[in-house]
Amino acid sequence: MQHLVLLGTGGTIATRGTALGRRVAANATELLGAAEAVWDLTGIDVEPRDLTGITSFAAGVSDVLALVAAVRQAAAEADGVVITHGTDTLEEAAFLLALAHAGPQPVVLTGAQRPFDDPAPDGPRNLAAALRWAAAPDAVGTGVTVAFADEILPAIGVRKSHTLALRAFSAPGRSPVGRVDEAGVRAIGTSPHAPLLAPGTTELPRVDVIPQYLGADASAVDNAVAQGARGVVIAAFGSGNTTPATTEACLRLLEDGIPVLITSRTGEGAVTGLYAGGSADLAAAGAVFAGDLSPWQARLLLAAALSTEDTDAARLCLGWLRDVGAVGR
Ligand SMILES: NC(=O)C[C@H](N)C(=O)O
Repeated sequence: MQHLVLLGTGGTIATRGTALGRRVAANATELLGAAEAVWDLTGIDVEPRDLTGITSFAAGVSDVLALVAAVRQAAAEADGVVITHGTDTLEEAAFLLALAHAGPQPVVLTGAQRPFDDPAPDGPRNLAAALRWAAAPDAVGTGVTVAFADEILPAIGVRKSHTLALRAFSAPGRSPVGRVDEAGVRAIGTSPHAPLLAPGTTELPRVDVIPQYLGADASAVDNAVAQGARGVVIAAFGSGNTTPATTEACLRLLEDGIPVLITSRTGEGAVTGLYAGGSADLAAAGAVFAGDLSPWQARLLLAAALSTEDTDAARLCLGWLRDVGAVGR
């Protein structure tokens, strides 16, 4: 008998409609009951535990760090951990968990696009798949994954890529780690692994994401630092370019020893320093090109690196990106 801990945090999977909009109104035991009605979960002993009951757009970094601590404790007591979570920030929660989790126990996040009281909900099937994956021998050692719409996706690189469709998540450029459906549980890929976050971390330094758009000036970069950001992530154009004003502002930051990570606003593909006046200048000045990580995951990587005792956060990020195969060696 496999023993799993199910941690309920809220999200659409646990909401019911009200006159004022959807609200979280189902606990982990109710979610488990609905999942058991979809697939036979005989042989899996699930212990439901309620953590927060919030929609994930209302969560802060400290909420996710509390989830990291709860998962650490649950993983020490069980063969695997399943988390129900809102989808809006699920990719960030999954990423922070991946930065923290080092053990062999599968840690699987899931959620839903439709509420608990929908006449055709997707949550019960997603949760049933997450539980089956977490209990499967093939899942041991796969780290943190996301179970959604019959796919098991790696936490590192996963993105919410559709607003309302049932297949809400994708990991562009990466293959699924597994599939769970009527044909059974199949492991088909790997999930990179490289813990970085120190146990017991309860807060992270401020890192801001700066978007690029036609004619963006330097004010967002300058303001981020003025507000206390210890590093910035640029959601750059295309393969990593920035407006001349943003490039200059980033070069000033790098000269002052403030780390700058470059990502792309496109949603898919890796960034690199190709263009004079843009990405090539940033690369020459020491900006870290964060492979194919989304701006949101790169922000958490830099914040986690800045929270360690290592004083060279940029080098730490680059090493981590190489270890997980997001950046070439
Ligand atoms: N589908 C969802 O779960 C979206 C919801 N707003 C949340 O993130 O909590």
